[in-house]
Amino acid sequence: MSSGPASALPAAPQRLPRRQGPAEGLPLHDSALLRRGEAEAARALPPHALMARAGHAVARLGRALAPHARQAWVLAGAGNNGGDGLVAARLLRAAGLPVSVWLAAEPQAGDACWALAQARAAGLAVSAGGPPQPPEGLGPDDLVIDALLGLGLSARRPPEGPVATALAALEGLPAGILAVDLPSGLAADTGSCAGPAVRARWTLSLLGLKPGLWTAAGRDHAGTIWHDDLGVALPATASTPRLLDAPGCAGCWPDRPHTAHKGSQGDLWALGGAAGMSGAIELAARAGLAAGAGRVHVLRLDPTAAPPGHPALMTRAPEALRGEALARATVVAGCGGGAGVGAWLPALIAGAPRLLLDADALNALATDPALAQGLRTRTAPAMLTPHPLEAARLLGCTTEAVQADRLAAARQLAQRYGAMVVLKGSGSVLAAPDGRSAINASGNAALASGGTGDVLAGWIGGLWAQGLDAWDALRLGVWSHGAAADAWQAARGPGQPLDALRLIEALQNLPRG
Ligand SMILES: NC(=O)C1=CN([C@@H]2O[C@H](COP(=O)(O)OP(=O)(O)OC[C@H]3O[C@@H](n4cnc5c(N)ncnc54)[C@H](O)[C@@H]3O)[C@@H](O)[C@H]2O)[C@@H](O)CC1
Ligand SMILES: Nc1ncnc2c1ncn2[C@@H]1O[C@H](COP(=O)(O)OP(=O)(O)O)[C@@H](O)[C@H]1O
Ligand SMILES: [K+]
Repeated sequence: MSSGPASALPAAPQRLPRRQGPAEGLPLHDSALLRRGEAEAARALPPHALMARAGHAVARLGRALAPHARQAWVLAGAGNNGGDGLVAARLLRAAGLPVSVWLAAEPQAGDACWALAQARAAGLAVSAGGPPQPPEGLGPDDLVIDALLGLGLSARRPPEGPVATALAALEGLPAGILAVDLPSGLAADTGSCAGPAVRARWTLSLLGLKPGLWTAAGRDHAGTIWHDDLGVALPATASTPRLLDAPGCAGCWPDRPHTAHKGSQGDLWALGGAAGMSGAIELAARAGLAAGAGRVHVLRLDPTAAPPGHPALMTRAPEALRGEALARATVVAGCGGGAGVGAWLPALIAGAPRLLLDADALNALATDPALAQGLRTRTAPAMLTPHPLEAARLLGCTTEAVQADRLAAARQLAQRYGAMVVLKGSGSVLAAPDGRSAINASGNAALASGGTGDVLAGWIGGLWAQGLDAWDALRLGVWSHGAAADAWQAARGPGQPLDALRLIEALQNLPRG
């Protein structure tokens, strides 16, 4: 027998210790809190210090983003947003960049007066009030700074006067626009625009991040979002909305120990698929399987439909979901459910330990007060995944009202129905009855195709079935659904739609961890 060194056996893979719970995500601050934070910080600092910091931050970022700029054009309003722009203009000029400044009107008070006086004292030519004319030769490498309106945009009042003229002048410029604090015309708290608003290539959010940058029209107007806290720590509580992004979700993926078996990874039951709509529930079921649920059952409301196209899916009659099966089930109900799905909901609301209602189940909920009452009195967690029209039906208002304040609408739904909510669309908003809320940073318009919402419902259900906490399953499901679309877009370039089946593939390809 050989006495040589024993050859090493392949080491058993070591299980990494379970990561700590997920980070909460960056806080998103509303304008009232930002104003309080700003006032408190200003009291503790020398005069004009915050505006000086803001102007420095803008100038530094502008230089970094447009390193080949031969000139900069700064458009400033009469408030403190304009003041930040004036400080940046002075600093960029001092750094050797030719700068032209257009001012909407002379500031009347406060830090902005100081910034204007400093700019003029430094020899900066500031034209006030005339028509905004882009400087001659402004080219694609040059820098435009939008400092017209920030937090001071009066709610629901469209930009008017010289500011509105300047917004028109900013349209179609060849140079990239860096928005100071917010793209002018975008509402900080909601991401809605009452009128025209700047489409920036970059936005530097000052002090805190604003919810409106991430949802509704925010993403289309803000471009790439940067943040400088100006050295001020703003308070955040359990009810401060959070940004839902990769670091916040990394610790949420379900465990899959070596000893896992189909019985340990959860049973998902997908109810829906009325006549002509069997595809919707199959998409949800396939997504649940892709998420890793141990067993996935399809309960189709149309008994005559052809069997599902995926051999791992088990077809059952809706009556099969009762007793012990129901007591263990994670149920996703409503995808393609038609009007008939409502009849099955009382039993599910009463008996399913984990219940997600989507699509026609939400429409049934909106019209049947008894279902709503059942949901409110239920103690086990439930989830609702409405798109804006379904949310409007649930709230008894218009889609426009929902979209005008998506965060408020999601929170109201969570309170009214005692359920966790995802209000879908650009910057999906999550809300829980206990006051937690979040805005999803992932996802893109490739998802604007039929069936991607069915995939979301099944994907969340499949994750939840594996034993995740409800809020974590919701957060991880929404974020990863968007991240898969982002990965798809990164590989193919913008503008390509992503159909629901390929979305499931993209979700399977998404690295977990
Ligand atoms: N004071 C400071 O030290 C700091 C100020 N900051 C900046 O200050 C901004 C907030 O400043 P303000 O409160 O002065 O507000 P803004 O400068 O955002 O807006 C106020 C100005 O806009 C005009 N305006 C409002 N609605 C309009 C409309 N619909 N059409 C046309 N004009 C309209 C007002 O008449 C006023 O002149 C923040 O966004 C941020 O950029 C931050 O940088 C933090 C530090
Ligand atoms: N422009 C967009 N940006 C980000 N996500 C989007 C966008 N458009 C659609 N989505 C996402 O795609 C899904 C569409 O869901 P839904 O409207 O219910 O579609 P369907 O009912 O056809 O399945 C949601 O998750 C939504 O958030
Ligand atoms: K601005």
